[in-house]
Amino acid sequence: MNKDSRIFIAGHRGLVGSAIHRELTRLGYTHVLTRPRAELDLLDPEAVNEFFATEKPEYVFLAAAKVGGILANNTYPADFIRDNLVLQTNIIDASYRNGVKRLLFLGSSCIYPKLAPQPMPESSLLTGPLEPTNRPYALAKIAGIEMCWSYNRQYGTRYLAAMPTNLYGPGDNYDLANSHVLPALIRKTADAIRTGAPAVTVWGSGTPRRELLYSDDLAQACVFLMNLEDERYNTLFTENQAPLINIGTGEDVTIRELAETVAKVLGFKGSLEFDSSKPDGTPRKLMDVARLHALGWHHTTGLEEGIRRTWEQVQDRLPAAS
Ligand SMILES: NC(=O)C1=CN([C@@H]2O[C@H](COP(=O)(O)OP(=O)(O)OC[C@H]3O[C@@H](n4cnc5c(N)ncnc54)[C@H](OP(=O)(O)O)[C@@H]3O)[C@@H](O)[C@H]2O)C=CC1
Ligand SMILES: C[C@H]1O[C@H](OP(=O)(O)OP(=O)(O)OC[C@H]2O[C@@H](n3cnc4c(=O)[nH]c(N)nc43)[C@H](O)[C@@H]2O)[C@@H](O)[C@@H](O)C1=O
Repeated sequence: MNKDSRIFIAGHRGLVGSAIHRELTRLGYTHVLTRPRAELDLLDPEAVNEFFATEKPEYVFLAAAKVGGILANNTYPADFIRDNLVLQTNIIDASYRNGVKRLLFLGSSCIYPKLAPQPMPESSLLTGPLEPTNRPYALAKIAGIEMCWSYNRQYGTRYLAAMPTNLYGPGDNYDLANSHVLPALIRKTADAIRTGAPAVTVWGSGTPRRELLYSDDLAQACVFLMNLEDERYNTLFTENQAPLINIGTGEDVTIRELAETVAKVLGFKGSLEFDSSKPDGTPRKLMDVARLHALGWHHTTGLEEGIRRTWEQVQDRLPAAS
């Protein structure tokens, strides 16, 4: 990308999109295109086509999606499969029709089978059954990967699908019912401190393992991939392999360890309780990040440091404890 390239961030108000926006601004990109949902509903194919035809973006970060934690996915499966299929189809197709040079489609580590080998290489895609709590969302994401691959094969595009591990950061969703585990634990722990509650309730058994990446690190990886020179970028597109790359740290922790780390950073001295009525989900989903490392990108923010930075930025903005 040149500093004056026309770059569209779909989903620029979200956790990932806002981090990509910050990173592009920090690096001095001057022509970043954004539209709030009220002005451009990405579920509307005609509106999306018109936007692309008018603005002619050259590069697209597809960071808009229907996103949520384990309970949201399990409660609203129809919304998750429908909205994601429609939204990503609209953007990928409009990108092709309007000559977008590079598109980065963001998927998720939940595309891999529930019992994939650990760490999970890109080649484990479609090698086994998916985790039921997020199967509709995962299938929409798998369809997005296949769509990038199909357009590349049929139309000669070079659209890449990046699969981030679980993410967190300051622009996250802190709603207790619909959020992912880390923002939920930060809010619950903050609430316990404010109200003097003796314990924080953690969903499930605490034994599942998760790998967590700070949103600013992910944004750096996305911009790094978008900016790869042709010679290295083209190595990601071979006839027999989906155009897929994992983004993560290569390190994971148990949910119990995660809750303990949040307690340490926030200074909570009470105990943890485990609510076995809530689902555990996938037992483990550690990314194999060898492909990304071979290209030269590594994460820089450790888990404790990332939680500390997140906490510093959100502590005054969390809703009052109920
Ligand atoms: N968060 C995580 O842990 C992970 C996320 N990912 C992937 O990263 C990507 C971004 O996720 P994340 O930033 O966390 O999600 P967020 O929910 O924080 O952001 C999603 C963005 O998409 C926008 N959006 C959704 N639907 C529409 C629509 N119909 N029209 C216009 N805009 C819309 C939202 O707009 P609005 O602000 O108006 O709601 C929001 O800005 C997704 O593809 C997700 O699958 C992958 C792995 C883990
Ligand atoms: C990114 C990824 O995110 C989702 O998958 P997930 O990793 O299973 O989601 P999660 O972050 O919500 O939970 C991780 C683990 O943590 C436990 N857990 C404890 N206490 C809380 C808690 O308070 N809230 C939540 N949400 N989880 C909790 C929870 O029970 C589970 O064992 C997918 O839907 C899919 O959309 C996807 O791609």
